[in-house]
Amino acid sequence: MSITKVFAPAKVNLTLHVTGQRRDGYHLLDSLVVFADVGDRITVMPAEANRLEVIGPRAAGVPTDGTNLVARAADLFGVPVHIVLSKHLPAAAGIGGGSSDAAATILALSDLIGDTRLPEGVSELGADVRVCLMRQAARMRGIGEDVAPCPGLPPLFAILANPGVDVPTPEVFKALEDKQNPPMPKRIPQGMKAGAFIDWLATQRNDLEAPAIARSPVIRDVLDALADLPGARLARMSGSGATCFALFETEDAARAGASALAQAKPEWWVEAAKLS
Ligand SMILES: C[C@@](CO)(OP(=O)(O)O)[C@H](O)COP(=O)(O)OP(=O)(O)OC[C@H]1O[C@@H](n2ccc(N)nc2=O)[C@H](O)[C@@H]1O
Ligand SMILES: Nc1ncnc2c1ncn2[C@@H]1O[C@H](COP(=O)(O)OP(=O)(O)O)[C@@H](O)[C@H]1O
Repeated sequence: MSITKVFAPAKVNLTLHVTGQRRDGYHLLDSLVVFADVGDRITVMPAEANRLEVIGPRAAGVPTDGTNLVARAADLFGVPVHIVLSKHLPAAAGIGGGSSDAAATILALSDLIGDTRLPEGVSELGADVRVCLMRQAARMRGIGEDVAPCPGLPPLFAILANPGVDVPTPEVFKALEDKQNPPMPKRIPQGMKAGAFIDWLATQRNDLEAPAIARSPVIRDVLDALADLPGARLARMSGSGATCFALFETEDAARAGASALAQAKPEWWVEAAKLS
């Protein structure tokens, strides 16, 4: 066994339609999910006993004990490992940091032990872990367990912005008044250029945006600031927030907007990213 390094990309919900609620309280979703070229990094090494180190610019406040999703994912394999988690994504931010870290850990351990079969218990790590294991554009339905690749989308240039407020996912779902909303159309358009695809995305929704803004009004400020940037074609929240994204037709426009926003709001986390 040797050292394995895996990138854990930010997950972005380009759309998030809440279409119902199960008896156990979990919500039914219809979401178009893509992944960014910004994310956390996981390094896994064989060890005598389990050890987890959390480092990096966004490590503060992230659990370092057995509750970290990285530790919980590693536990599914029953093999002692030393894991270094380098946090670059804000936590509790609607971009699946913990879920993507868990998925990356599963991929790293599968590689280390040379067995690509998924261990039992993956779904219990969180609703988003399945889609994060795919690491490519996907349509996610059910409560997150029904994931299908969604090929043919154009690469999108984006800014991700987070104002630094933690938004606990259960609170936002609870605050959603109408749980029965229309799904996306049966077919998601394929083969479109970025501009036309963004126009289509604008006709879709994130149903959690309103309840998240009601709880944390600063999210409205983030959406307004993103929408005001030159060349921004669409501003929307990801997941249950508070991270929001703006989409641009060119990489240059996204990069210029990210620099301007980072300068105007130094207390926010702001990153230019390519989504695919
Ligand atoms: C909303 C989404 C959209 O992608 O993203 P995030 O905002 O977390 O990034 C996900 O569905 C979140 O996935 P994840 O964060 O893994 O959720 P879990 O840990 O399984 O669940 C946290 C809590 O969210 C609520 N929950 C989650 C998923 C779902 N389909 N219905 C729910 O009602 C439940 O209250 C649950 O107890
Ligand atoms: N590896 C991890 N990275 C970030 N948060 C984690 C991790 N493991 C467990 N957590 C806990 O999970 C909670 C949700 O974090 P995260 O998965 O980043 O948010 P979200 O579900 O909004 O995308 C955090 O408040 C944190 O306490």
